[in-house]
Amino acid sequence: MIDTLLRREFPFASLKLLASARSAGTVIDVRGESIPVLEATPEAFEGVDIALFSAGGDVSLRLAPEAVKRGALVIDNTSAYRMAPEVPLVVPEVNAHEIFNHHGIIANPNCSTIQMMVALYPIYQVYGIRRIVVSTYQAASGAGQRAIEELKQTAAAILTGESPTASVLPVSKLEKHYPLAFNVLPQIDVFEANGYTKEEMKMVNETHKILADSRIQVTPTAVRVPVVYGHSEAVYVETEKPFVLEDVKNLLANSPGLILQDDPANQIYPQPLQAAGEFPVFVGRVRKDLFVENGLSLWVVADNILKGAALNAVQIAEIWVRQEGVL
Ligand SMILES: O=C(O)CCCc1cccc(C(=O)O)c1C(=O)O
Repeated sequence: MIDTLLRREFPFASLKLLASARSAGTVIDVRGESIPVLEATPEAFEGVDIALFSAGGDVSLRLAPEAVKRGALVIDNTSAYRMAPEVPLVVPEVNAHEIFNHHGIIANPNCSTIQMMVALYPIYQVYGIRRIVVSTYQAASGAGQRAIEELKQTAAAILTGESPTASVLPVSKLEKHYPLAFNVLPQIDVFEANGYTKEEMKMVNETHKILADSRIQVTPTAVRVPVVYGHSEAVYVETEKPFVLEDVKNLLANSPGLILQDDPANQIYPQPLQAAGEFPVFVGRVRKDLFVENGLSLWVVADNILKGAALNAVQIAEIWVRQEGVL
């Protein structure tokens, strides 16, 4: 979040770093200034204009109202408020207008939903979308620093002929753990009664809210893969209207927040290793379905920590600040 604020040259007059009591007292260097990390208490939000939350849903539920009460705009990166009717759920390239309907809190969508919306919104606008079938290939970083370390540790173990031991992935609070190295895990977050995981249901519900269209049929399969940064998605859509493939490629190449990387003859297509650290969403492998008239497949890759979280939140703040006349 701090790195993204600096890369975007966000015009903050001062930066206040808040965390749990356990982290309070550490100092972070920001542009040569040593900024102390303070404990996140209700009083800590006095004088704060924009509060970027990314400390888990419980903290957002407890402290976001306290920040709003003290005059802050809260941009919350957790799922705590995403489906609340009065809270805008915003992907700037899709529904930036919703920012101005906030009542103190604006919610940042789930990383996998964000990148899919950036790629599909242009198609939705021109051709309409009846159905989405998506398989995700999600990086370990989406599950936190301990998951990254476990990926590396299980890879090292296997490469040295030892048996890998896992204690974090796929879900740290559940009892069964499996090595991610040289493996894929078809579970991200806990399972719901309908057999879908919470991560998969986020993609269904958040797509409906962001596009304000609950008619779209969304069938996700969310998978953890042995990648550190960058989520990839194999997306199949059925459009309402017929399309010419070249027109779709030109549309994607000229849409906000997207870069088309689609040149199979030269083996050009998005890859997480190349997308990591970058702001855009990358799309490629755009092809017409071989059997279904209005079927279209595409491959979508983005840095899950940047566009999937920090960048999307900072972009929301930029739009709000611009409207407030500061930018
Ligand atoms: O695992 C991934 O690749 C993405 C999961 C991101 C995430 C992790 C823990 C809690 C929440 C949450 O806020 O519910 C979220 C979220 O939906 O943003």
